[in-house]
Amino acid sequence: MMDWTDRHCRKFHREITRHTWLYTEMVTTGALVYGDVERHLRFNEEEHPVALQLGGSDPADLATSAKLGQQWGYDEINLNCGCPSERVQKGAFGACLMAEPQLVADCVKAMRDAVTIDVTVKHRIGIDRNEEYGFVRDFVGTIADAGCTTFIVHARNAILKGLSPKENREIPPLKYEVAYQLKREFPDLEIIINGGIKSSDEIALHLEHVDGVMLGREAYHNPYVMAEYDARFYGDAAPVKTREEVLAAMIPYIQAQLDLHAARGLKLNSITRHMLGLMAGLGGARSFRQVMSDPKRLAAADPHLLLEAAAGMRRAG
Ligand SMILES: Cc1cc2nc3c(=O)[nH]c(=O)nc-3n(C[C@H](O)[C@H](O)[C@H](O)COP(=O)(O)O)c2cc1C
Repeated sequence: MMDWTDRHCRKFHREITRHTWLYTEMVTTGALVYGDVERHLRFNEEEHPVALQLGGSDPADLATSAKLGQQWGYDEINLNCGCPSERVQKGAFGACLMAEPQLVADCVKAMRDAVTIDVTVKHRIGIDRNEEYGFVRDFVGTIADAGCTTFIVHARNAILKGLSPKENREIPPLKYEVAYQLKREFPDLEIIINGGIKSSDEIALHLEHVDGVMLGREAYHNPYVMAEYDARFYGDAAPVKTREEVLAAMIPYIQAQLDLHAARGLKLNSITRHMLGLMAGLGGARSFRQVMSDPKRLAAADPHLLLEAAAGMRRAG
């Protein structure tokens, strides 16, 4: 998720769950072909399994970018066909690509020819007012013919004109049944469902119909929901870290990042901002957030702020 799931956020999430796949923010092919590759692709070894999401619509640029992704060690390349923002539409990629399944198939083929890791596609169930199931079925079918076997289905339409990206995540109705129908129609494909899913019980219900579930906002705002995934969905009963252990594990990481990158402008807040939801739902969560986002404490750039925030929370809670 743009501006959210950067490498610091992913490192933090990995302290909560060992097995859940993590996805980068969308990185455009322009940023990789003409920009600072290291800035966009650098990640922490511990983040695996981690997928690089690309935005673009030129098969050659996507092939170059996918190859870079593989060279940098990503485990999967995902193509964004779901983002409705005006900026992305101007670049003629994101959700508007759903109107051009053959082009997406060409893009997927070019990427698959360039890498040995999986190439997957994230998309909506339709664009604008087109509610016909046949539209998404043909989209998936055409791209599957180009060799893509995994589809992440954000189960609502994207409205390309008139709705902001935020509204496009809230207003078009969710239709999980469409993703289920895709799975029934293409049983050999891996269908991952996304959109509005929060609890582990909801995830378990979806898994009766599809192969996987992707969470966006809930994982960000309430990351400790992921703590039970390893045991419940990946069969790994190893003990999970408590919230305080997660904080303690982040301290040396934050210190090392500050030592390495403070001169280039990395601020404590660039990392801690992703952690504000760790205590969501607990008494004292507000006090935790307050200490964690206190400008004076942040300016001191001391990662022990994390423990101070947790201790303050115990007092408040
Ligand atoms: C701040 C923000 C940024 C997002 N950026 C991306 C992105 O870069 N690529 C993408 O495929 N989806 C992006 N999304 C959409 C989410 O991945 C997800 O599809 C959507 O929020 C619905 O799932 P949810 O209800 O679990 O959040 C973004 C969502 C948010 C809130």
